[in-house]
Amino acid sequence: MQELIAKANVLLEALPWIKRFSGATIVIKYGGNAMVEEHLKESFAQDIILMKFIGLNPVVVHGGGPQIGKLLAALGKESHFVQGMRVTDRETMDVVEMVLGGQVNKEIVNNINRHGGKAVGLTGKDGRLIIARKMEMTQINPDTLTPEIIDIGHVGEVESVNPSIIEALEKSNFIPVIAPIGVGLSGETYNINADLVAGRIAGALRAEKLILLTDVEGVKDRDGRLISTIDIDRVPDLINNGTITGGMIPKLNCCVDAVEEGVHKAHIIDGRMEHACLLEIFTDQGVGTAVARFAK
Ligand SMILES: Nc1ncnc2c1ncn2[C@@H]1O[C@H](COP(=O)(O)OP(=O)(O)O)[C@@H](O)[C@H]1O
Ligand SMILES: CC(=O)N[C@@H](CCC(=O)OP(=O)(O)O)C(=O)O
Repeated sequence: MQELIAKANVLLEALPWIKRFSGATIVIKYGGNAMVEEHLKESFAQDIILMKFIGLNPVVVHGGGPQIGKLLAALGKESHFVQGMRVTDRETMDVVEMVLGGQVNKEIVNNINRHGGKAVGLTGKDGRLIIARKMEMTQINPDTLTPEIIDIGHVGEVESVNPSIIEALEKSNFIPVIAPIGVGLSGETYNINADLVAGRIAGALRAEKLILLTDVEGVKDRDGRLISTIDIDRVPDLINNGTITGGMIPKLNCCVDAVEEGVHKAHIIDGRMEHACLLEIFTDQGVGTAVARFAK
């Protein structure tokens, strides 16, 4: 009996959040471990479907860096990164497009559909969803100690997002699953970091939430303790004082950009935990780190 009441209480705890987020768009960046381990793939697909059935509009943007690296290695090509971006020559671009737009995208679509959802896969080329331009990258020359522009190939940054295709899919109750490939104004193909795409898509859709799944509990302080909330004004300090480093820097910057574009809250949460998305959205305490403009 007590067990049954506890189950009812779980549903009741979710009720205010279900009401609050009914009709809201939630953009989820799906990557890391959650995309590799079989049981986590299942729990992710179930979370997305549950969100859809109770009236939210989930939009999935996925990564696939490790999967790209694996195929490149099988083809005898090494992966090189500059400031977290994959150096992308013509041949690498072909592999990136095949892996992200083909293999990874279709696997996620298939997983969601197998569990009873209606997912549709897109790249930024479909409906000209993501217009991109070549990313300008500068690096300090170790000999002259001056900044110089370096060429990292077909790596893009988002110029603009045309969300009409997503809105059309949402109206027909489809769940969009987006691969981070952009198209230039003359039809060139660009490889874009998936966090950057998720942030800009969330901004363009004025999403209620942007959720970035990663391989740590959230953002940690210098003593390794989880920071549960970060005001966007604090982010530059956390970067400058070395609290946030490596792959967490672009993640937090993209949360800041999304919030500045009108996203209510961005969350960095642990993709290694089953049902992390549901726990973030439908429980009072949430999980991971929330990034927003908090009232002072
Ligand atoms: N302050 C911090 N808190 C948590 N993680 C941090 C922090 N600073 C740097 N990191 C690193 O950022 C990593 C997450 O970024 P990244 O590896 O690019 O993730 P993903 O592959 O999920 O996109 C963490 O695994 C951690 O090593
Ligand atoms: C330019 C650039 O680096 N693009 C990424 C795109 C995939 C990605 O972002 O995947 P994760 O989220 O799994 O890292 C890449 O080629 O790996």
